[in-house]
Amino acid sequence: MEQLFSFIQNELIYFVQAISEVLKVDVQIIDYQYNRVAGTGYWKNKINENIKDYAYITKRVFRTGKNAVIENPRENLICNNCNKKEFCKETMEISIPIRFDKRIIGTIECVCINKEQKEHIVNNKATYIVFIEQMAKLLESRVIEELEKRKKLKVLDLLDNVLNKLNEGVITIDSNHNIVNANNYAKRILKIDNHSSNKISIKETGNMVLKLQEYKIEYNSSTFIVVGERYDVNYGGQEINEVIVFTSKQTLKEQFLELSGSKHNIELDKIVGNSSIVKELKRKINTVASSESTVLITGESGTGKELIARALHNESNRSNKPFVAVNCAAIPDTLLESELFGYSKGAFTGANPKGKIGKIELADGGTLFLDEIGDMPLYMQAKILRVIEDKSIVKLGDIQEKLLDIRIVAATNKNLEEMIRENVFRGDLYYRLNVIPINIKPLRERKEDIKTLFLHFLKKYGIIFDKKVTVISEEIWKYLYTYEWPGNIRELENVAEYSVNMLNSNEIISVEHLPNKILINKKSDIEINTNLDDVERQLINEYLNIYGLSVEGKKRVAEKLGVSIATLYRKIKKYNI
Ligand SMILES: Nc1ncnc2c1ncn2[C@@H]1O[C@H](COP(=O)(O)OP(=O)(O)OP(=O)(O)O)[C@@H](O)[C@H]1O
Repeated sequence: MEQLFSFIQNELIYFVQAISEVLKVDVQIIDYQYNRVAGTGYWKNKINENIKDYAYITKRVFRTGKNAVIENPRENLICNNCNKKEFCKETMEISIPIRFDKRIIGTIECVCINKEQKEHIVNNKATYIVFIEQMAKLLESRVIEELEKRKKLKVLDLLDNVLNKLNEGVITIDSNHNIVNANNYAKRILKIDNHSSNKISIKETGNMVLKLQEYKIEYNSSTFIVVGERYDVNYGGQEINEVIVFTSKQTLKEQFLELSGSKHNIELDKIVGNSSIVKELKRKINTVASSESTVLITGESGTGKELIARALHNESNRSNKPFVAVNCAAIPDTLLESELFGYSKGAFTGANPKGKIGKIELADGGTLFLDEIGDMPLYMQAKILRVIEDKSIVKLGDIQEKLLDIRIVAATNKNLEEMIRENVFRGDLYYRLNVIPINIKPLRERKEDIKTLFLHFLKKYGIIFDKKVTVISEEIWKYLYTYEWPGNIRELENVAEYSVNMLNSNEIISVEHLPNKILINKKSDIEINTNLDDVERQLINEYLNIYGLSVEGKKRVAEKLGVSIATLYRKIKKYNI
């Protein structure tokens, strides 16, 4: 049984004092383990003393569950065995059980130590017994109340723990827009600490992302765009007015892509593009997918090297085995070896005592994708070469060799041949990797793919951001075609995502939805002549092509050029446009 009285021990003193005031005798409360948990007068300084050895009256109450009223202590049979009997000065004692949940959890005991006290009690015996019984009931309700409170606190504590483990932010806010509570995720995202202010502003942006509302949160002079749901929880009080549950847009997007399997189940049809280059690429993947030979994929950043590596795996007969990707540039040199090779139990100080399986071993039966291989330190290049040659590994701190069945696909955006000349990449490893070379051309060399890819990404982000893209204004293509796309397909994807974000309800993607860098690029495309008039004419022409010849279009052009509409008309006339 729990120490029920310990929860309310501070209050018990008021109980015993109140009873003592009324009855004019000393009062104590004994718990079911015979500890004195409260007392007045003589017992005031003997709290927490255990009285089991001489608590004969208390024992009887616990045994029978009935009140004990002893008017003749020492002579009463109950006192026969008490070793304090000889020194006992008590003239009367009343012991009343305190119940809880059909059990007796303690007693309230009143003791008279002289004739006057006894007389006073005896004269009012019936009334006082009822009074003490009522006090015992009151104590019972207090214990129940306290236990309920504790139960609720435990549940709240549990909920708090759960909230802190969530991968979503949860913030409760009062009616004055102050944060009342924020879980760990919210604290991390919004950088809330004990010193920052509590004021927060949360406004809907009007955008929807995967059917969730987008919000602009302003907190501590920073702005955050998040996605989530807001609940009104005002039950009349001021303390908590609303709860917002949110996640970052990026996380939500990643979860969506994860769920839709768009990262993992990359098959040939997920490689978008209808240029002859892409068609040839797909043909090659098909041919070499099930070969055991090592593949080296080269191409600028964002051209789709990882996508191709995944497609190679998924089209191969290893597709139901793991595809393990290691980004050699993202792992610090000092950790790369243990990440790749793993280590045995107690291999080095600080290592996980259970040992660790390395990425190479994890890929057993499947494909090991070594991304950014050009960033692998020289000493590791030697070790990887051995893995390719021997098809086996030895864990750090181990001597046992383990044979593995892995296919290695590596990728880089670096010029490895040049690195060999500079002695920063091993020639022997290069030739081992480059058995099947796959080079992916940059987007600017296969502009035919821009349209298909852009439409593909508009559709993808249309679903994510819950926006319908039904029309695409023709004029945007020339901007997309003239841009150089240094970030390749990744950059094109970002532009598509930006455009869908910028889209309002009219469902038409047009030039104004493109990011500035694309528009500026087109502007600089205008051939600069030494004749200023020519430049001006070309610029006006260019903008009129973009915004159209309507009055509205001309207004936009004037706005863009920073001139009045009258000046624009004058110039159109002057240049005979
Ligand atoms: N042909 C394609 N069809 C559809 N999506 C593509 C295509 N090529 C690339 N992508 C997408 O472009 C993005 C970048 O591709 P990926 O990460 O494979 O490029 P990478 O060359 O490995 O880049 P990095 O060198 O920076 O690692 C990914 O989101 C990928 O899905």
